[in-house]
Amino acid sequence: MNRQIEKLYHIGKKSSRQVIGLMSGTSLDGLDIALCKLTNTGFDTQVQVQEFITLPYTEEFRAFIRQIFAQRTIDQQTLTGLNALIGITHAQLVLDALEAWKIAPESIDLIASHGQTVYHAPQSLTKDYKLPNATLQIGDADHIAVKTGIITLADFRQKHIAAGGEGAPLAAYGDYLLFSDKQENRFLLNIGGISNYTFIPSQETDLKAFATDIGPGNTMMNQYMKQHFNLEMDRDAQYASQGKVSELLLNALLEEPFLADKFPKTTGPELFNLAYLTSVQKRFGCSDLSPEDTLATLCKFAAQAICQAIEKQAEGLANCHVYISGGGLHNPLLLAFIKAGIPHISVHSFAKLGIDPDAKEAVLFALLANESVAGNPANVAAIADSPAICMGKVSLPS
Ligand SMILES: Nc1ncnc2c1ncn2[C@@H]1O[C@H](COP(=O)(O)OP(=O)(O)OP(=O)(O)O)[C@@H](O)[C@H]1O
Ligand SMILES: CC(=O)N[C@H]1[C@@H]2OC[C@@H](O2)[C@@H](O)[C@@H]1O[C@H](C)C(=O)O
Repeated sequence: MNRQIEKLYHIGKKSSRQVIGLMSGTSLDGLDIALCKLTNTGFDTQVQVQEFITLPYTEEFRAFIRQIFAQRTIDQQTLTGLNALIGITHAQLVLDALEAWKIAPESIDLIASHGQTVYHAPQSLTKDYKLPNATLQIGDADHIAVKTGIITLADFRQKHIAAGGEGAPLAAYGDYLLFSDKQENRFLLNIGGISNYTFIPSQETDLKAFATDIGPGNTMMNQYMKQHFNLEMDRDAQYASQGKVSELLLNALLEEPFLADKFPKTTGPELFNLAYLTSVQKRFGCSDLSPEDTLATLCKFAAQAICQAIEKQAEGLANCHVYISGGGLHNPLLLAFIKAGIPHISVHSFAKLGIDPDAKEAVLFALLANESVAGNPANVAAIADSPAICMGKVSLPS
């Protein structure tokens, strides 16, 4: 037997595995690296996040990705080259993190690499029914496996699509296995570039768990900051806090039909971007707002879309709790808008559930890899509108 296959077989039979989860999201801020000890599988899974770090991208690397990110027309040579470059860069960042933690690569069982989403194209978003649901994450995992010497699982979203899904959100799988609760109706809200939640009903209802994207998280605010101030984000809402929300622009932005579509659904910066803002501003005659007022409105827009999506599902349910992860948790104005928008629902940091809110998505991909090598797809059969499958392709180091 190929020694790497034999190794994988033994990893699958272990009672606990050391798995590095990698997430590079739509914000393009850097690579989230979570080293997790995963014991058991399915509902018996226990996760211990042993180390976590976000290693920032260089400005040059970010600019490179932006050349193709969420763009319909791109240079194929850049796309092809970046597939390799992102793989090589992610591998180096993993090695850097391991060195900083003083951990030998040999002690790691698996890497679970999300890759970099460059285009998300479910039919519901493209409305082009000649092409099937599709999504593209790049950063070739063969580079990661060869450079680190660690067996790497990657490209998780393709199987979801092949089995009838839209390729996102995938958070439901890990959320459901790790955070189901007897009494609480839980909304596990992640505010990254795009906001999404997993709804996990209490065991007292006969509702089903599901995950859905909601709308813009930070993406429009970030893009606006880049365009107007050449900054990556409105850190601590310093600009937005000085502005005043324009109700005219806010209500116009909220008219986007995607926001009223039924759950579950998926979206991306392909829809929620500055072109959308500009077109709405032109149509409703509100192009003359100050940057601060525009940012305050974009912040309220993200919050309002989140609150509406939670309200819609929480209707008629008692004991609802929202647990927030993702970078948006660090935006005080966004958090204040969310809390004010759903005053009757308890809002907490994800830290209350024992996981660093910034590490959560990387941890969830580590869990997906754990399920793929050792779990049972039947464990997740109860999640609504999501295929019961294990995900990820395997790259062997040799
Ligand atoms: N102190 C802060 N103040 C305001 N915003 C912040 C702060 N810290 C982080 N953010 C926001 O959070 C973003 C990063 O969030 P995160 O890392 O969760 O996104 P992501 O994983 O790239 O996205 P996604 O989950 O959509 O793929 C930043 O780009 C910024 O917009
Ligand atoms: C296509 C893609 O990369 N989608 C990401 C993105 O970031 C948030 C939202 O948009 C969600 O759909 C997804 O990530 C999370 C981890 C998910 O699949 O659950």
